[in-house]
Amino acid sequence: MAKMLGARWCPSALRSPLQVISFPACQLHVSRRAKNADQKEFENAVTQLKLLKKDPGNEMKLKLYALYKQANEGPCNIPKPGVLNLINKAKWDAWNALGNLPKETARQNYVDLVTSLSSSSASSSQVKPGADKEQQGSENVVVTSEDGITKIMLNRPTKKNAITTQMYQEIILALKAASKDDSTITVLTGNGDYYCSGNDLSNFNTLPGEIEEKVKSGGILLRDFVACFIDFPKPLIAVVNGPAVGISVTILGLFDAVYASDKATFHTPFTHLGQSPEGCSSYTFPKIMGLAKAKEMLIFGKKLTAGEACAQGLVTEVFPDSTFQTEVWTRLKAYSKIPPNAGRISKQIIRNWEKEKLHAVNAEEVRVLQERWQSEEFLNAVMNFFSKRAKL
Ligand SMILES: CCCCCCCCCCC/C=C/C(=O)SCCNC(=O)CCNC(=O)[C@H](O)C(C)(C)COP(=O)(O)OP(=O)(O)OC[C@H]1O[C@@H](n2cnc3c(N)ncnc32)[C@H](O)[C@@H]1OP(=O)(O)O
Repeated sequence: MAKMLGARWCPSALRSPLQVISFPACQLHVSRRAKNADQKEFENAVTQLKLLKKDPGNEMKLKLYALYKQANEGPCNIPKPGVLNLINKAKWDAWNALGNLPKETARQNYVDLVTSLSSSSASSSQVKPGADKEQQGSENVVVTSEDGITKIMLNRPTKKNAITTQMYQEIILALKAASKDDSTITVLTGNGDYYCSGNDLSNFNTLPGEIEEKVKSGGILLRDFVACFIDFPKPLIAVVNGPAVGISVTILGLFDAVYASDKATFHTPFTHLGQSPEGCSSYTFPKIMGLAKAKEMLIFGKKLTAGEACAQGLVTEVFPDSTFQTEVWTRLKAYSKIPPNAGRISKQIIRNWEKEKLHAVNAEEVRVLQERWQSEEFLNAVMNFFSKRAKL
């Protein structure tokens, strides 16, 4: 976790670009405690924060940043950053939201918050008895492997399994490991009510550097992520347990089977986000569902039900949600009994006819997206998404 935070994370580090993954409303409940924390307690809290084992998340980081500034400098006293300066604008919003909160109250709230974070971090660091020894991956990408099936599960349900830059890297690693392990098939699924809500729209801020560097590294990350699905050597199956958005939909054209709950929907809102198709969908979707239907999804953002997606060939089979997990996993356990080499070789002979083409499509889609990420349309769409939520 320290790696994700770079240097030890502490409020003073917030004066350097804060790696913010979300732009939450910073509604604070002013502490009702009569006593106000003295300076010593406040300084101890700052020290305590540096020792946190678990990253408190960006919503909490913004709150702590705002309280730290209010406690030291009082009401927000700096000019509002420009609309494209997303990170510093989020920090300014958080501090400014505190209004005229007295310094002493801000100091007490800060101490209370750090105390609660430290106690929850201490409890969560204990090894939970009976933790599944099979699990690898990370908190947000849980990998388990048994009965000839390697399951990669997106596990960020509070954010509808939106994929962070770190999760892209973890999925790449999980696929690389699965390609070499002793499983016969690999499954990608989601935990919670969503399969995946696509790219985390605040990823643009977690990538380091100025806009040119973000665009470059984002393009490399996307290209490598999609390439993993193009090159994956074993039968790859999507178990779509709920709504799927964006990149989690477009890469489905690279899977060998897609099983969906009838609760699932399939949405690719690229143009609404000022973006363009990725995941090789500009090539696979017309092949799978015909030009007209592909354009309805990729240009006009038409959301498909599971039944429509099945009728259009994107989904292999739809199951009633009530029996979805039981039926699908019974099926997958049967599939995992096929002779592994025959399964792998059969998958590859089908994929190899188009592999070169798919890599060329991936490269061109990334090139176009890198231009889109520098457009006003994209930046405004991302700002709109988060400012709508900030008012909630
Ligand atoms: C850009 C350069 C980065 C480079 C990184 C490399 C890879 C780049 C790949 C680029 C190509 C990919 C394109 C896409 O995937 S485009 C599609 C992106 N996804 C979306 O537009 C969906 C956005 N989310 C929503 O519309 C709604 O959240 C949704 C309909 C999914 C659910 O709505 P609902 O009202 O049920 O729930 P909430 O909106 O309240 O969501 C709950 C919390 O989850 C957060 N959330 C959900 N989705 C995302 C997301 N995609 N990104 C970030 N956060 C997301 C939401 O904000 C809520 O959080 P809070 O409770 O904190 O407000």
